[in-house]
Amino acid sequence: MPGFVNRTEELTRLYDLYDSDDAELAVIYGRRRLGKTALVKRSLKEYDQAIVYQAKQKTEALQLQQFIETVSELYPGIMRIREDWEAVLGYLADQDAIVVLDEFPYLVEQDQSLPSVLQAMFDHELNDSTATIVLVGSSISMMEEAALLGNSPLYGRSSLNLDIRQLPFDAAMEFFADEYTSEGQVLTWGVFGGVPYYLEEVSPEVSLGENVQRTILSRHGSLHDEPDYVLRMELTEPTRYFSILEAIAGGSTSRNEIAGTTGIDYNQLSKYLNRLSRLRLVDQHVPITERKERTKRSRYRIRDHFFRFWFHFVYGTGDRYDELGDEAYEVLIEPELADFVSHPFEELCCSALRTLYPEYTITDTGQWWYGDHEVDVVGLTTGETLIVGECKFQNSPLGYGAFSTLQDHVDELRWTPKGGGDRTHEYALFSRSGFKSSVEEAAEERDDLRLFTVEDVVEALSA
Ligand SMILES: Nc1ncnc2c1ncn2[C@@H]1O[C@H](COP(=O)(O)OP(=O)(O)OP(=O)(O)O)[C@@H](O)[C@H]1O
Repeated sequence: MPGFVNRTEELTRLYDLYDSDDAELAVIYGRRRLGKTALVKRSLKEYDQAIVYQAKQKTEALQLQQFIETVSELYPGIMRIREDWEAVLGYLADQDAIVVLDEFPYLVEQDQSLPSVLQAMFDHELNDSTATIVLVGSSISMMEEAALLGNSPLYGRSSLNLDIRQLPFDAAMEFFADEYTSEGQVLTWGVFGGVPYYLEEVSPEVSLGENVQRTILSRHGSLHDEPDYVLRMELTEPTRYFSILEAIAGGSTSRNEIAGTTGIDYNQLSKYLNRLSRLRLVDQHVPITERKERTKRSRYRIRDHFFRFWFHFVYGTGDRYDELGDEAYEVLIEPELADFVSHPFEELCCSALRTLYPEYTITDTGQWWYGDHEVDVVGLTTGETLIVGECKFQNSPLGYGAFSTLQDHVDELRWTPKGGGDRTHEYALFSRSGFKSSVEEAAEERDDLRLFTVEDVVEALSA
């Protein structure tokens, strides 16, 4: 295990609150397993006046009793104040304590007035306090209801709202960088993504196949039911959401396609997609040249690679994997994996673009598509150059044909440089399995064509 990685910005922002001369409220939220508790604990390493209370699903009386027990080691005076949350939190505010209420939604479930109690404290009572109260929660819906949305009592009271996201590729790879080749890192990223707990479940000593088999495919695997659990925690009627995610993972990415595959009425789809988007489970993408416009050409994607893998390969398969036993990975997953990972690989190539082309100021990176035309990697620059690339995560080397195809697609792409001059191109080919001599020779002759391997991309992302 790598020890604690990344989250530098989040830590700095928390330190600012702890050190502030005013009373402060922070809200930390994000799906389970993303590392909220680890972040808070890390942030408090140097703050010995802090209380971290991990709420459980118990009655209010028991929660309060356990909270008081936790607090009493540091603040024995709390034993005299036992009546309710208002009195107890008020006492700690007077002591200028740092108080973390982890799994805050469990407390609100038992005492729905708690957000209002905190609101009243922050509005009227904490003028002389330098306390910090940190509310942490995994249920995004409940955190929104209790603290984040306009109609919640705590709306506007917090000076910091931290929406915890997955780790980026370079940080995630710290979990096994020494053990895996660049290719192994991209494949593992494409399956397990950037959630710290999922990455911890990967054993770098064994192959990706064994990891997938043991943690995901096996009925007893630690991640076998994870997405199911997360969705049921957030949604009371999850069936339609499951169908939508399954459709997107299966390649139906436009609204029309999703409606067709799921049988959900096109006009009702927005409601579900918006909810999935608020839960950070899907993203809406538009062609890079149309970001500022209203476009009908948007596509939906599952944000978390592990969820995408699960909905593509595991959801709805019943006992199929059990029947195949240890061969399930080899028979059902491996033949499709390169194709499946090509999409995360495209995203990584986009992210690497600024490092690979340091001579340009790149303002935006993304993809472009129109009808049958598609460009996997596009970098818009401040000058006259458009950077365009084709990515292939396949087992055979790329030849000249890939370059010709890229040029054909790029001919259809409408983009005019800001200054209005003639546009020029930088062509990039990204390949998992190297290049044929035909395209290598072309790259030697031309100044505007560069060839990148998986190693180049991974190195750029680690720079
Ligand atoms: N930045 C990090 N670097 C290394 N490991 C991490 C990091 N963040 C979290 N982890 C590890 O990932 C696992 C999950 O983290 P943690 O329990 O903090 O997540 P959480 O968001 O609080 O989840 P839950 O809501 O389920 O309690 C833990 O074992 C933790 O040690």
